[in-house]
Amino acid sequence: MIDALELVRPDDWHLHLRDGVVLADAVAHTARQFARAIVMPNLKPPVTRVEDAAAYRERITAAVPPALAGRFTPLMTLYLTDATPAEEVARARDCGFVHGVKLYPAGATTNSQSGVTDLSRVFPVLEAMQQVGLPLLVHGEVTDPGVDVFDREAVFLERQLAPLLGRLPDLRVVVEHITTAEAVAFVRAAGPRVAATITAHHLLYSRNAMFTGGVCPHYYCLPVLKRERHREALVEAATSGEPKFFLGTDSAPHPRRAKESACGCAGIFTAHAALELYAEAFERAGALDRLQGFASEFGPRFYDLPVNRDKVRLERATWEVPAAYPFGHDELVPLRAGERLAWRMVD
Ligand SMILES: NC(=O)N[C@@H](CC(=O)O)C(=O)O
Ligand SMILES: [Zn+2]
Ligand SMILES: [Zn+2]
Repeated sequence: MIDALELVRPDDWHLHLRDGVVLADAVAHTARQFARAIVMPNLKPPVTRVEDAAAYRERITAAVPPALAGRFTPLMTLYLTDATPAEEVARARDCGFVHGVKLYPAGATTNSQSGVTDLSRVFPVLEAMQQVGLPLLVHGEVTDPGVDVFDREAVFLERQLAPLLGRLPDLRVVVEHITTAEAVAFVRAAGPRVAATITAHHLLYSRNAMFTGGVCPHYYCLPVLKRERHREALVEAATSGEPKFFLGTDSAPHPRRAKESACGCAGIFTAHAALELYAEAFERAGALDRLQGFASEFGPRFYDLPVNRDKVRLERATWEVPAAYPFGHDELVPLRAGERLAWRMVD
């Protein structure tokens, strides 16, 4: 049995940090574990322009705890809307700190109201992205209310992404937070410019978790957890050693009262123990030796960035996750609140 694990410091290729009074509370967790993170732009209002991303980046950097200052780099993204001008793509490429443009189908998830209503409306932007090599980061779910919520990812890939890649075969695409066997197969069959991120919670849980002993809002996220066979397909992909699949926590903090509500919002917070949770999933699959590729090497390779130089250390040591963490004027219930974890990252 392995008792300690040293990894090249990983990066988180899909993260929500929010803004305002909660920003410092959110970023502290991620800056402790990761060197860089692709920061999602679904703020209110969304980060649609390079200037917005520059200002948000400054606020994030200023919110990093002093002890970790300079060690954490936010990698910024723009929120694609029907009104995004194609010229924004060149500005994004030239600024050097924007690493992707995020597609939220309008209404698909948290703060996606300003998202894209029809892919045909953003075609010129996507063409420009293909031209300059700026990745498109996709929340891959259709919003058609006639499509079952558990099928929305598979239907999106078939009806929207496949035709898009047919028209723009050189577009670089990250299918974010994949949740199904269909998505694994889609990404594998696509060309080398198509990759996917996988969350820790989708590796660890099936949809049963949402309903064990009652309705459990802290297991609700989008795309929603799926059946066990999909979880198994995700574990197989993540531990396969294929560079198309890499780490993206989709850690998505919400105040406790927004989660524990008659209409609880979507998002699972995992940044407090991201590496511990991934280590657990990889260990269960007998693939701890594949964790470094997934967590630290394949993401930088896709995004054309250098692999980090320092290391992190995980030890087999049980610790209890707090019942809640501070979150501005409210609090945040983390995944595994009050439960024990088998791995611990050493600071
Ligand atoms: N994943 C989620 O359930 N929620 C995310 C949005 C997203 O990543 O789709 C959020 O911003 O809260
Ligand atoms: Zn999403
Ligand atoms: Zn997300």
